[in-house]
Amino acid sequence: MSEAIHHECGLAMIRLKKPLDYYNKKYGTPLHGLKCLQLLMRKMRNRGQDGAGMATIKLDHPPGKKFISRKRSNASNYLDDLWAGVYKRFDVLTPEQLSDGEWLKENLPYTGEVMMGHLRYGTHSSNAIETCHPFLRQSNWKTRCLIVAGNFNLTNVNELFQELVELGQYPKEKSDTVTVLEKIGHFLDDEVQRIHSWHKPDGHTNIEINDIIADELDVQRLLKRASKKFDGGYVMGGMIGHGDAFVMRDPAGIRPAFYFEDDEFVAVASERPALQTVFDVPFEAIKEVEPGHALIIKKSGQTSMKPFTKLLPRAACSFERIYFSRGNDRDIYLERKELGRRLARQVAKAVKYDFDNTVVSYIPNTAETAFQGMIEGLEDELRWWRKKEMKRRKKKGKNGFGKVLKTKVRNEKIVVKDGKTRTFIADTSSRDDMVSHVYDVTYGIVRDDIDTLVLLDDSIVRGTTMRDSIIKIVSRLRPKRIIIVSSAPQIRYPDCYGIDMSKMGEFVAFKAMEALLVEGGKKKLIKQVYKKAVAELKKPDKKQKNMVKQLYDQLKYEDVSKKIAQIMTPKGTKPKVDVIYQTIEDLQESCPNNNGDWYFSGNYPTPGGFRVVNKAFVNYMEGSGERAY
Ligand SMILES: O=P(O)(O)OC[C@H]1O[C@H](OP(=O)(O)OP(=O)(O)O)[C@H](O)[C@@H]1O
Ligand SMILES: NC(=O)CC[C@H](N)C(=O)O
Repeated sequence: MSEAIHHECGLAMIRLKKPLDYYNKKYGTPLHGLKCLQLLMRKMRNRGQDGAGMATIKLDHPPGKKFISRKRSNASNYLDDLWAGVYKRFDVLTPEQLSDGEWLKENLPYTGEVMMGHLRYGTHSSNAIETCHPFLRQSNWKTRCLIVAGNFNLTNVNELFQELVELGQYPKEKSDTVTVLEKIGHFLDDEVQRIHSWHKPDGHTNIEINDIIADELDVQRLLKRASKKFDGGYVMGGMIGHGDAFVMRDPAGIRPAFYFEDDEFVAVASERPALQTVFDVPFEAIKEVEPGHALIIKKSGQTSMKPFTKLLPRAACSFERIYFSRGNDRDIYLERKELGRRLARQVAKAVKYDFDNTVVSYIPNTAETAFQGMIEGLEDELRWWRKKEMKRRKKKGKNGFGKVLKTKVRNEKIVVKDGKTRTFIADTSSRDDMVSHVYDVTYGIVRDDIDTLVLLDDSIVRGTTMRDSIIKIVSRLRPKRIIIVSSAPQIRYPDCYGIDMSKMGEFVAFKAMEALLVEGGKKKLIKQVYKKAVAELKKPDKKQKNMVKQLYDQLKYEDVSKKIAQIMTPKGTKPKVDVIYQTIEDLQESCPNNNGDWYFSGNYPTPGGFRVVNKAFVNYMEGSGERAY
């Protein structure tokens, strides 16, 4: 592999509505809020392997004292390292000091009422400590200080960066987060200045005006102005020096964000169960930050959900449901099960209902829930088959009912994963090695040259996991046949809204499509489509269409699956390998509320996506290793 595929970030924000001493009385420590933030981040550990960071703001802190504290870590044990750093200065305190909220706020960092945490999978820029969020824009004016962290990917960072330069700014780096920070920061300065100029003639002192600005700052207006040109998937969290905070979500709802509020906390997180566990609140108490809206928390503690941009048709990322998020969200759990259940009939048909000689299993970890659903679906298929088989036997005057009734779905744990890391996001150099050693098998269950082994995985992207690891090691069990089942449809097109999968030639589905067209004598067509894509790129984003679709349209879905099976089968593999994919229709039925499926369907939710797919194809055809956006 030449390029690492990156994916999701996790965002958490907490606003304490009471003074720190309140939490001491009720929960036994004034640091309760901080502990909740730590726990929220731990619960969303799946969303970032590159690093983590947190920041806090103290409300109404006197001048001359630090009111913003930030800590970041990109150590290999970044979460432990981060929090060890945060708590370092608390370890030496007396029990009396540790239970005095007022004293802690006055004397120690990280004891603010507004706080934000972030887990990073980098999609842009390097994996350095400097690229870990939150990012800080400091000023001597409280109301102009800005802290930003996000789960986001924009398709037009270059354009946004250029705009900053044209405004006369000299951003110190070209990272996407700095670009967003500076963009919001620019309008924050402007809004603050506007309120200042408005009130100054009334004879207020500058100190008085500070409070007026804090009061009157219109965060909705600020975000409206700052985000006008954003094209992408984003959930951005922001904290402003005096204590206002916001979490804004893209207009198609691509990236997820949830929140809850009571009289003690306002808390936001990328995943719902993290909030449920940390604050012990039921499913119903948690709401989504609405697409195209910002949850705005004013310094006063007052919250509102305000639109900041024109809505787009909802296209919440379906990959969140299939793979990214932890599966302990009630809805995601049920959706994953449904994805598995819907594959059962295809599997039963592929093994010709020969349950006696079929072992079914899954690739840990994410596919486990879909596997539960597939088993339930197979149990239904088995019941149907039993009825039919009994009828058939009766009709022919045959016996053997006992055997039919005894037939079971042979559900076994065949593949084990050593270690908990997610290999999908590891960087390229370490991934190949990781993938080939991370899995092992259970010996002695699959009968040599008799059993068909069915293995469910959540997704096949590059096919590396299958080719370099799974198929090789399960072949040692000597199954007669291997059937790989994917709970996600074929991944055909690049993503640019969360995961950074922009190199088209790396998708095993793309490789299969290209091979089939070449074999079918349609090489010319590929060249023609390349020319069309080049022409398309000259149009504005809004006018572009996905040219690559025409290539896939030449082929049947099942034929692409067959070719993928061939590509993923290492040379010399004895058992026959087949692949069964989820259909897009079944995906949509399973996850009705998360209908963003551009990587499968090529239907992008924002104009920038169409440019990215055309550019990714052109890059591939020209042998360029350049990013597609
Ligand atoms: O086709 P590929 O490009 O190789 O990628 C797909 C694989 O990567 C993921 O595993 P990962 O180890 O990240 O996570 P998991 O333990 O959560 O399943 C996913 O579950 C697939 O197994
Ligand atoms: N996965 C993400 O959301 C990454 C956020 C941001 N694009 C970064 O690279 O840091």
